[in-house]
Amino acid sequence: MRWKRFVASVLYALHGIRLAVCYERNMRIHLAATIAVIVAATVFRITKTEWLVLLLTIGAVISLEIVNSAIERTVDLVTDEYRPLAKEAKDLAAGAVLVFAIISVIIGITIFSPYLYVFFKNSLHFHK
Ligand SMILES: Nc1ncnc2c1ncn2[C@@H]1O[C@H](COP(=O)(O)OP(=O)(O)OP(=O)(O)O)[C@@H](O)[C@H]1O
Repeated sequence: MRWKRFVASVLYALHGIRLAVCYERNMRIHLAATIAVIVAATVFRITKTEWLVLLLTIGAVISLEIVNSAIERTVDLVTDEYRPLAKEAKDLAAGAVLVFAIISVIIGITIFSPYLYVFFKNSLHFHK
């Protein structure tokens, strides 16, 4: 049945997410950063557009990290010896994650810096 195949593929995908969360150190770093960013966004009451940009960024980083893990496993499946092409494949995949991680830091700074500015300005006034 078609819906049973659909449910099964969703379960396989959820298993993939669980694998990444349980076994990938970088994924846990991304998740910690995600929680911190969501808390900050809630506290600062960022706008709807800012939320959308933030969610898109979080989704892209986490998805890229999962694809990176899939590439690492595929390479390890092909060879456990030192191979220049294996190195290139893994380094390229890691490079893709790094590019978007840097972009996401820039997006985070752009969104939060005005709120942080107002927060620190107000707390300085408060202490005067
Ligand atoms: N079979 C291989 N042949 C050549 N170089 C490899 C091979 N496997 C790994 N490497 C090199 O070692 C680096 C680290 O590989 P590894 O498989 O440990 O992934 P990783 O980057 O540590 O991933 P993570 O940090 O997510 O655990 C790769 O980026 C690559 O440069």
